[in-house]
Amino acid sequence: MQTDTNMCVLLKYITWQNRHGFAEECLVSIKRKGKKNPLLSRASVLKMAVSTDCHKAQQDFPKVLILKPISFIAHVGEQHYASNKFTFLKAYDSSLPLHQFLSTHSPSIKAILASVGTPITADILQLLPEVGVVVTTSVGLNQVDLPECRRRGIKVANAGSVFSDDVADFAVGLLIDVLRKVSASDGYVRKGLWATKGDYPLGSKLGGKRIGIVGLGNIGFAVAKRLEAFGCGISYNSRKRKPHVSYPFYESVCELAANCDVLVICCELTDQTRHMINKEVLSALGKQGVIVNIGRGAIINEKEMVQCLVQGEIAGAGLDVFENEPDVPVELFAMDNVVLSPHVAVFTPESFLDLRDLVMGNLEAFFSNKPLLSEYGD
Ligand SMILES: O=CC(=O)O
Repeated sequence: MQTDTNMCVLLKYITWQNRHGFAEECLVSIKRKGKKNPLLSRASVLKMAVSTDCHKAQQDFPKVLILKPISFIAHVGEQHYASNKFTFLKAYDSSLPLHQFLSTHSPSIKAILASVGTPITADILQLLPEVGVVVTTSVGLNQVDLPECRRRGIKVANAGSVFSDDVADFAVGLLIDVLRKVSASDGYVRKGLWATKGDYPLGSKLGGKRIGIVGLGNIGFAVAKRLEAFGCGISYNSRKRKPHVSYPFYESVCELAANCDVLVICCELTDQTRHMINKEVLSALGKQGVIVNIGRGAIINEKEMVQCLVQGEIAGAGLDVFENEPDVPVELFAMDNVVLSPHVAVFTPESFLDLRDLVMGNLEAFFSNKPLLSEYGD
């Protein structure tokens, strides 16, 4: 009885679909699913048919290429990434070799959505002549060949300021942890050492510390505001002096280090900033100095930093990013004056929701010929 009703609904739907030219796919899909469960409800038959219909219509949308899985999409739920202007095309779901996959789909690929671990190289862009925009889920753009995008007239949009507050909170958290030995003393208590060895060595006060911000963009500024509220003195180094900022500016990062107790690395990774924090800068920071990095690992010469930590030439480090992630220099594991985290400073479920709105907003804007919401400009 139920099956008869289903068939009746199905036939009506298929007759209607015939006029729209999608009948064949509906029939195949519904037959397949109906066989598995002959007692399908009317609602689910209709839902199936409609989704088949939508699927066909979506096949005609321009494509946004995703090369590698993007974790935050899974976090928020794929259902929140639907648009009537474009559809996503996942290279990693295909069994074709990447090169072949891209050549097959290149005429319909108009945009790329990339995350922090997805290099968008000149070789990839060369295979995709129709691409007009690269939207990234990261603030940093070191994974994107920006000169090549510029040369090809491809627009680039990043995560703008959606992460600034969260990453600034995390930077302050790392600094407090290093100075006050939060993680280290937690380990001490958990291992039962409090009872056997007595009190744990005291940490150092945050208030009054001289903080050097390297890179005073959105994130650097959010870190500075927070640390000012803790009673710290702020100065900074940036590509250029910021005209409306009253914090002391140092043109040389070495000079900044020599005049600070703490360096917080908030700048982008570029050819100019790669290994900018080297032995010379760390020595200028000095034996009581602490470094916090929430930018990119390669801004610091990691080998030289590890050496300085081993030899006691700086006092400690709070590190969310590393040169060869997810590899972390093993020497750091044994140091209780170093706090480590796995490149998570920007992520909270709340920031993922803001990021979804921004990503979808940027793509919708591109496909509507409107200005991007967070276009990257040099
Ligand atoms: O590191 C994360 C980002 O750049 O967004």
